[in-house]
Amino acid sequence: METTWLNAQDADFDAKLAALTAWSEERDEEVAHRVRGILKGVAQRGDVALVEYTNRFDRRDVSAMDELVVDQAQLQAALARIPAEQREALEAAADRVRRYHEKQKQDSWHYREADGTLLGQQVTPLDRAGIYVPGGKAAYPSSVLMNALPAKVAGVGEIIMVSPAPEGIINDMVLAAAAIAGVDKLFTLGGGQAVAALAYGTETVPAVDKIVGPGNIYVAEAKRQVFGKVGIDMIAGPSEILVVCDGKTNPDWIAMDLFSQAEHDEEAQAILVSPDADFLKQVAQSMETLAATLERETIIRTSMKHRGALIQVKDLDQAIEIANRIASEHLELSIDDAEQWAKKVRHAGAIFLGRHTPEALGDYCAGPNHVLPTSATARFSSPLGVYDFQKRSSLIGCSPEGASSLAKIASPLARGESLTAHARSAEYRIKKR
Ligand SMILES: NC(=O)c1ccc[n+]([C@@H]2O[C@H](COP(=O)([O-])OP(=O)(O)OC[C@H]3O[C@@H](n4cnc5c(N)ncnc54)[C@H](O)[C@@H]3O)[C@@H](O)[C@H]2O)c1
Ligand SMILES: N[C@H](CO)Cc1c[nH]c[nH+]1
Ligand SMILES: [Zn+2]
Repeated sequence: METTWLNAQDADFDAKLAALTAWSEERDEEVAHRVRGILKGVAQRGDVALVEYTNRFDRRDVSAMDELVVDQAQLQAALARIPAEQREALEAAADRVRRYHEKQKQDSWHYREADGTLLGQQVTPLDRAGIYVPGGKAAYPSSVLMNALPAKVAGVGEIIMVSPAPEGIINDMVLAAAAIAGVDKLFTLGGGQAVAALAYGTETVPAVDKIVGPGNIYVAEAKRQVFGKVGIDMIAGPSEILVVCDGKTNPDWIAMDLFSQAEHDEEAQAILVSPDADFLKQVAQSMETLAATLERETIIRTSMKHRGALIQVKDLDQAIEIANRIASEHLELSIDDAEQWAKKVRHAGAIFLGRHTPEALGDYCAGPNHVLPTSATARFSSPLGVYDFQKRSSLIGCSPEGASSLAKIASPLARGESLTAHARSAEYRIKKR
């Protein structure tokens, strides 16, 4: 299988690795321009523009917005219609994801100072959240759960879901997952127009406070452009996996773990790092044999050719150093003592510990969220979680004594800034002897 072979000992390794993993710098101006036009169209013409763009980009033939609304009865019907095995799997996954996210819930807190002054933080859920579930090239029921359940756990007032239905087809499991997760409203909208509808609101689609969820380049660019009008979770790029293996895992397992991300997208990135040169060759052999057994072979081959790599390193310490540099969305540690090695990982969206933890289990049902920072943004951002749907307000409640003593600190600071009204407002509270 065509892919890039690198050796970390080579003089030009750093430059080659940087070129291979550079994605975030490439912002397509043509896409940005097109998305700007779509956002403006929806902001100015509302539902009419949504119908127009949906017909054009999702190859549909609808004449009014009500044809893009999926009501609760349709969600319940899909839930009743899907095979029992699918329903049970969705429910089991939902239970696990819900249970994991319950742990993330932040509570309000406060403390009182000796003079009676109260200081604290009040945590509140968002009133209304918009979740984008991708649906252009594949359907993602698992992404419905991963986006909606943390919002539900946070106590969000209303969850509005958008997901495209190319040629009018929407997957039953997506609808069933929306029913299980408790989505309040669903519109078959995708791309920049869906993001615009959530950000600005239209006659039919309510404006939300924050938009979360992954999507293609149009979705990512639209989220970037509406940020500020609404909150967003992150700007997600194509899926990534980095596997660090000591050479002792079955090479077929590792080849398939790499493919599990490569099959998402031609632009997805799958990289294997190992100190064992022979093992890298065995995995390459497994990849060649196994690719031919997969429906998405062409996507996998394209992804491995353009963005994949097999990297030989000196030892596992160097492997982890490279993993920290790449800051991958998913990092599999297919090695002995994975828990110990994980302590050295500083940057990764999710860390999969040991040979029996393929990334695919995290995608569907382990419990943690599968919406993760990509393109090295794990250096500064975190998985989607309950905290994305909660916000914090500071609480300050001064007792008369507390106000008097704080005013004595505030007054000279305010006068130092030449803000006399601030100073005098504080000074009114100073107790006269
Ligand atoms: N990070 C995660 O958790 C996660 C989960 C699932 C999927 N993904 C990723 O999300 C992405 C999904 O992409 P997708 O394309 O399948 O679905 P998508 O729903 O993100 O995008 C489809 C929409 O793109 C718009 N579009 C397509 N071509 C256009 C054009 N030429 N001009 C304007 N708009 C256009 C259309 O409106 C269409 O509805 C993939 O990269 C996949 O790997 C990520
Ligand atoms: N691996 C994707 C996130 O990068 C999530 C997903 C959904 N379905 C399968 N996988
Ligand atoms: Zn996946």
